[in-house]
Amino acid sequence: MTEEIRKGLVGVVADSTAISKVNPDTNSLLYRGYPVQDLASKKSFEEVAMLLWHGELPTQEQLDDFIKLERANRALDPAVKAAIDLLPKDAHPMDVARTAVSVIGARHDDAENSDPSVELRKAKELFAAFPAVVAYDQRRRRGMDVIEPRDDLDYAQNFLWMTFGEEPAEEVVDAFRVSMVLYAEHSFNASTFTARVITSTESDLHSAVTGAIGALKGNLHGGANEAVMHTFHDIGIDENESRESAAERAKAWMEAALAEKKKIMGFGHRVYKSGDSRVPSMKAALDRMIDYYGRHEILGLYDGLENAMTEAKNILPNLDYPAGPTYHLMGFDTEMFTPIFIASRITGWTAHIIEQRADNALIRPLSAYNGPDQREI
Ligand SMILES: CC(=O)SCCNC(=O)CCNC(=O)[C@H](O)C(C)(C)COP(=O)(O)OP(=O)(O)OC[C@H]1O[C@@H](n2cnc3c(N)ncnc32)[C@H](O)[C@@H]1OP(=O)(O)O
Ligand SMILES: O=C([O-])CC(=O)C(=O)O
Repeated sequence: MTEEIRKGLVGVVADSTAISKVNPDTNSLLYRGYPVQDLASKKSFEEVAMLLWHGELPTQEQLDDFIKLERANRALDPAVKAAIDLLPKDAHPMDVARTAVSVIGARHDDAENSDPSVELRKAKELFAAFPAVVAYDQRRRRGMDVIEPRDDLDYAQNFLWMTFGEEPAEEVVDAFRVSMVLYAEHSFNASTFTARVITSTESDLHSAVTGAIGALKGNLHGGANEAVMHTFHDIGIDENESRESAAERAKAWMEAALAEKKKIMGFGHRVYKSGDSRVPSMKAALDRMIDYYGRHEILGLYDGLENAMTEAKNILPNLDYPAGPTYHLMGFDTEMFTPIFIASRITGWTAHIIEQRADNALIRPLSAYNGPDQREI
């Protein structure tokens, strides 16, 4: 029998899902039927999280209940803080995040209970608890202490408050909220598939999320938002430079990188070949941040790279491309960008964990053996 190998599972339909639909023909993305750009312009991240978990947008009463639960679970558990403090200050924030979720799971009263209502509660509690991990990690890297959450602030406001210790401007909160909505869910991407594989063995929710974090860390997936910023730094950021001059330098950088056959982070996508559905909304948010901070040289770098890539290869930006410089302008350390992605994707991952468990089959593909024939010792 000849076995067909689909390297990288390209084009393989592994299962069905009711959570999101990625349509590369129309460059569109639906969460439970709603276009993502409409959700990004009209809904809070809390509402989108509820939509992903429950399949419908919440009623006001359901939203109020969730907001109450979320605000009650925001503080950094001292045991989680102690575990983080055991790690070197310069440990990669994705390793810190992965460790923190593992500790949160091991300390959960209902860690081994996978009843759907318990899973949902665990998902919501983790959603609520995770921003404090990111905020504290950025602060400890800078030699600063924890800032306690404030329950008069919504999720996005409080995330920024706990990180920077200042009440964020409305424009910044809105751009951050948009990024959270856009990053929340994307069908069977590598990290979500990892979460589903782990769940398929009847393992627990926190193990599945911990594994998903490992998959997200790589440059070909979530790690690209950090890598995009390394590119910008490699080209050089000069606040006093004109947009035109920055664009010229970026173009030259791209031409040289492509001549060396480098992979350029933030461009290309396994599913979208003619544009990522989320880029227009995220680019608009980046443009607002560029205007807000008066940093038009960033736009020069952005356009210079994008134009040179389109001209040379017609490979288009993915969501990580506009998200990276947006987080930079907000003041996040470059290494914190992918943990921010986790905070958002916890929603999609946990929705998939619950969906996988509801109709489970162990995920176990075959391999074609190409080692030596049987031989004697
Ligand atoms: C939120 C997210 O996770 S979005 C993805 C984030 N990842 C990145 O931005 C990393 C950079 N991009 C890439 O590495 C790829 O585009 C991927 C991994 C995202 C998708 O890869 P695949 O679907 O496997 O496409 P594949 O790697 O086969 O690329 C097809 C061709 O385009 C080229 N290509 C694709 N992306 C890029 C890129 N970013 N830079 C340069 N060339 C590229 C490949 O080299 C390949 O060329 P070839 O046919 O001459 O060998
Ligand atoms: O779908 C993918 O392969 C990667 C991606 O864009 C995401 O996870 O948001």
